[in-house]
Amino acid sequence: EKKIPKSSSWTVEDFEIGNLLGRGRFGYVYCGREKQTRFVVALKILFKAQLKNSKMEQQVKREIEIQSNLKHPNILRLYGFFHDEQRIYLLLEYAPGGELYRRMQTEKVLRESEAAGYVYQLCNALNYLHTKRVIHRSIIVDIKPENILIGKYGILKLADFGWSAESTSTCKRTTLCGTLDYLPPEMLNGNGYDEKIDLWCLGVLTYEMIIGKPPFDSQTQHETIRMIRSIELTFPTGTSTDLRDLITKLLRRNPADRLPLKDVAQHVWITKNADIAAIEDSYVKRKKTL
Ligand SMILES: Cc1nn(C)cc1-c1nc2c(-c3cnn(Cc4ccccc4)c3)c(Cl)cnc2[nH]1
Repeated sequence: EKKIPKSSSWTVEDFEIGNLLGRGRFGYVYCGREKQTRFVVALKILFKAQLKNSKMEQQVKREIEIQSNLKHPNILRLYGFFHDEQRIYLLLEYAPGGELYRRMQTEKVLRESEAAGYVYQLCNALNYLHTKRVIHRSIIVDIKPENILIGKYGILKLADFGWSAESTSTCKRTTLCGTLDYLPPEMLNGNGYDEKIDLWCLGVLTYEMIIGKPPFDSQTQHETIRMIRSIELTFPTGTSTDLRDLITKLLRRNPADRLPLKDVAQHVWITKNADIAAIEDSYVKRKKTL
């Protein structure tokens, strides 16, 4: 694909609008194609009116500024944006594989090779963000299946819609917007938190991808909160010892005790199950197409 040309004077006329990919509280995401270069994008359309009366403009501006500076194969690119009277249009990278959460819904459980590949790529994305966070000191990314897309060649894309508080995608999971499943203890206790919450969320996601439900899943929010606080962690029989070891080392109450990112990427469950060479190769392949 050719690079999408930089232009601050985009208008919606420059794009052919394809099918609706998803909807959120503040807007919609369509598949779109820039007419000149035929470059395919995901066109996210936010309505100014809705942003206005929910005081989200500032947050959207800040997130656009941060996200347009993030350039990493495992982070969904924001190529640019433009606006008209009523709407803001974000030109986002199109991920042909769709949402990880939907894949988990249809597949119920993922094979260890696929899940380990995603965890390895998330470590790369988070490592990159942690260096960037040093600059922005505020990118708290919430890792959950709703914020992860699957790109070309099966490359994982952290899309972090969190800022647009697209609660609808989380609401897809349960009536009560089951976002509690990914909350770490320190956020429940109102203590301060830092990027080590990502390690907790990585543990919850890894568990859910392989076992098919989050570790502290229960009938009521109250019960989920109790299980998170007491870290009541049980594994179905047949869960590999390597996987139990990794998850137990991530779901630690004290953030300082959680396995650091570089040790996660080198953990035996990852090195034994993820095809790291293929992932590194897909980075190279992707770089060539840019
Ligand atoms: C869905 C879907 N199915 N297939 C085959 C591909 C996709 C796909 N979706 C995307 C999407 C995409 C879509 N919805 N969402 C969630 C959302 C919707 C509205 C506001 C905020 C967040 C993201 C993107 Cl950004 C970028 N690329 C995408 N690709």
